[in-house]
Amino acid sequence: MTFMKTETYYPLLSQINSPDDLKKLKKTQLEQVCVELREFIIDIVSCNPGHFGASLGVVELTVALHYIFNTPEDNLVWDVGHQAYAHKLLTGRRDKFHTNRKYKGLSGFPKRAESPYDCFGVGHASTSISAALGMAVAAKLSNSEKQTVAVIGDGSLTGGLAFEGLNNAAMNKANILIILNDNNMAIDPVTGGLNKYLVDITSSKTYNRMKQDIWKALGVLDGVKPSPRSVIQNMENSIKSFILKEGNIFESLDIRYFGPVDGHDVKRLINVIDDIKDLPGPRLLHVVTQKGKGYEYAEKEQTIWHAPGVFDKETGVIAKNPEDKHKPPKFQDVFGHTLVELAEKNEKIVGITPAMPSGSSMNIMMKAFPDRSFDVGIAEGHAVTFSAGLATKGYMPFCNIYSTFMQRAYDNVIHDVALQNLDVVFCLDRGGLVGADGATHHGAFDLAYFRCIPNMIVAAPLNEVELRNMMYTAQLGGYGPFSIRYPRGRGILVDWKQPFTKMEIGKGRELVVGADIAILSIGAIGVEVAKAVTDLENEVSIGHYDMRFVKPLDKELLDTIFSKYERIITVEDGTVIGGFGSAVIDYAMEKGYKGEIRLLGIPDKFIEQGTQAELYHECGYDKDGIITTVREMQRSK
Ligand SMILES: Cc1ncc(C[n+]2csc(CCOP(=O)(O)OP(=O)(O)O)c2C)c(N)n1
Ligand SMILES: CC(=O)[C@@H](O)[C@H](O)COP(=O)(O)O
Ligand SMILES: [Mg+2]
Repeated sequence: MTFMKTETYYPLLSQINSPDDLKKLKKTQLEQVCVELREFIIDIVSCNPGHFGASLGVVELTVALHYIFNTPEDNLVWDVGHQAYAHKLLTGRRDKFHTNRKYKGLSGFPKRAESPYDCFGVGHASTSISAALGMAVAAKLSNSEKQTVAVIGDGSLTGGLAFEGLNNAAMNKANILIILNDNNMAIDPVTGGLNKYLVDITSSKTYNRMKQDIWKALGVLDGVKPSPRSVIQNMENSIKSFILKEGNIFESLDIRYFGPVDGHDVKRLINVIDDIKDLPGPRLLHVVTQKGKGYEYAEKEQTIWHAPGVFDKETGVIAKNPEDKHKPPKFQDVFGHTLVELAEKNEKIVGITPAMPSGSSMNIMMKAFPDRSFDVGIAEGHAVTFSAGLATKGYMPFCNIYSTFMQRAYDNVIHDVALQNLDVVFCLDRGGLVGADGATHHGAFDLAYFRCIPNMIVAAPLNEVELRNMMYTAQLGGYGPFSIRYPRGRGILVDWKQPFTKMEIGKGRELVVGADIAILSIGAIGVEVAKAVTDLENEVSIGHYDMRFVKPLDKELLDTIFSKYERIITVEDGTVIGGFGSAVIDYAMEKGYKGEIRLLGIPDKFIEQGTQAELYHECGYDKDGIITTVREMQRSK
């Protein structure tokens, strides 16, 4: 596809290089802008994959917000940011959008360094209300008239941080408009009481009719000039008592609630937002949208179309690599199938996921054992403490959380699990560099952040069979907290379903016997080491060790390595500061090792997006980087 054709295909959109251009259009032209935005997103995301359904769902809302507010002077804060493609397209990034999520290209999420319109960087859920509240309070403190809007999805509203923000917003009385984008979906269907509440409030005809009547009387909606403040005050009391009677959760928190309104009616959205934008204090507008709106396939299968990969936009067929079925499985699927296999024998096993059933493949367990698996919402901290509670009663929780999202639950791991030495198995998916999601999502820190926690076992499998054996060993119980981290993507073994073997905790293994240099790897990145060792076999004699555990470290094996090799390289798909290599150095110092040790891993900076291969290369621990380091060490010996 060539993007020079833009002007032919998108007559209105091609004139919009900033929200100022959008504001020059008549309201009657905005529906066409929405049509073109959708078409543009479909065109590009079909060939350059990214998040899809969420952005299609907020096209009208995005147009309305940029039409009414004076961005970037006014603050528009997105939650997660996977729905912000229309925002990017309206704010001067249309011509670069084909680089979305690519190496050195646009970020897939709002990012302050990328545009002044991205007033807050995102990627993780539930931050928007807190961040926007900070901005609104800053405006109040500096007597500024700037407006602040937070757009949060119904899924992200299940996160504890969002509730903390709501609670504080009510107290601060700052001028903040929270837009609740309710599409009744997260990546998978939203779970929990709040979801049920939002469905009820959206579908209650009586409630909504009465609410509209009261709004009309107030002149708050539909572009009618608002009533004098005294009238509003009186009416507001009536609204409050009415709504409180209905038990509106937001009004109960002292946040004015408006809605629900149809999020695909751009004119109505503009009228409503325009009417409530100048009301003082915290307000929440409940907007009902459909994830995937305007693309039939995405409307029907919302989980698949959250981030579908490359697809044929005419037929809705998602590209599958023809070789897929002969390829090794994804680590996440090995986790999912293995958990079921183990749960069939061990009735104490339960599965916990914070809103990532599909991403983590916990959905396999959820299907096989619906009563023993729990999607707890976007609530990583809760997932961990909930697991701790289960463990106190003799259950064996497998709490699966992406490495990056586990950062949210750090204190819960320490205070609720490790301190009490509870048997909780943490399966950390997406450990290491994840690729296109970029800096917000890389699982860079887990080896380091778990290694320093007392009682914690830190394991990382080289391949699928090791993952299975680690899971098997962990569920035998009695070890306290046991973490197993593995990367995004596939393993290396097609024939992975081997019988289980109990692993010895804290024991690594020698994969290749060498004489000159020892390379010690942790986890699946050992595959890159193996390739380098093969390429160098006629040049230098390398010993390759799959260490399996960062904690406890295999000191016996290290003693052997220290006595045999004067040069050691450690390789990890994680930050070098505080991680596996650091653990080896600490022990080497303790033992007075005099040889040279080089650490390969993620350096002390945030790594942006790209393919995993590009990023391993950038960080110098792909096959080529390892070979380069070996040769440098050879030269300098
Ligand atoms: C802390 C955290 N946990 C999990 C995720 C993964 N995640 C990304 S989008 C999403 C669903 C968000 O649902 P919602 O806010 O309703 O947005 P929608 O996709 O429906 O527009 C989840 C769970 C995340 N980004 N951050
Ligand atoms: C926005 C978000 O946080 C998720 O959609 C994430 O991008 C999923 O990543 P995976 O594709 O690795 O499951
Ligand atoms: Mg949603």
